[in-house]
Amino acid sequence: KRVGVLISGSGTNLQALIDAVRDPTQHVGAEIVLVVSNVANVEGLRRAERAGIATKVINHKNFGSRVEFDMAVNQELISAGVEIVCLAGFMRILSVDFVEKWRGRLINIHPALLPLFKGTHAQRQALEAGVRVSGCTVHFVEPDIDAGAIIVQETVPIEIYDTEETLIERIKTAEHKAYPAALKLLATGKVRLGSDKKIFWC
Ligand SMILES: Nc1nc2ccc(CNc3ccc(C(=O)NCCCC(=O)O)cc3)cc2c(=O)[nH]1
Ligand SMILES: N[C@@H]1O[C@H](COP(=O)(O)O)[C@@H](O)[C@H]1O
Repeated sequence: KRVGVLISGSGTNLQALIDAVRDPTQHVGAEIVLVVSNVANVEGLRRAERAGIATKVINHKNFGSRVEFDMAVNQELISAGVEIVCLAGFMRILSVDFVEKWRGRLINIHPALLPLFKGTHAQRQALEAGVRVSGCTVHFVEPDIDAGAIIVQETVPIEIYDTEETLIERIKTAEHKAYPAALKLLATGKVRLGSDKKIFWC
């Protein structure tokens, strides 16, 4: 399967996906053919270039509306023959139009055990809530933020000395295992999004 990855920053999840799809022993069944960032000069773009993957910067500030930006992103994905889209630290909320076009082929990784701690700064939310276990979630993307059907979750213990930074780092280690695992399940047809928006294990 041809995969497109949308980023906005450092791209450590992108790197994990690049490394996994290129490891023949992991049989992910996917190749990353395009990386799109809405922000120029981010580390994620350099990671893609180093890996010989095509990159595009589409600045959302150049568009009159959210939908117009999304349709420009959509056009690039279509032109590259992308079949599955992975959001990896992509920080723009996608319009219903885009989500509907890619429904069932659009996934995201969230740094908490959804449905807990939706939205931004999920790691900080977990620390403030005083939970002793958090983690990460790979889910199908729905118009409602962080509410899509869950594909893979991984738990991460919260240590009493944790700061937001140490927790972010520990959760990222889990993300880098969970995301490739979820992409493999989708790319190899082991999991689908049912018409009832629920997960469907084949
Ligand atoms: N429709 C849909 N689109 C998404 C886009 C990105 C992410 C990644 N997680 C995200 C979750 C929250 C945000 C957010 O609230 N950002 C500040 C507002 C930025 C803006 O104005 O766009 C961004 C990404 C998830 C979703 C999702 O679940 N559904
Ligand atoms: N989607 C969230 O945004 C961050 C992206 O990090 P990176 O992949 O750009 O390093 C990660 O924490 C991920 O959970």
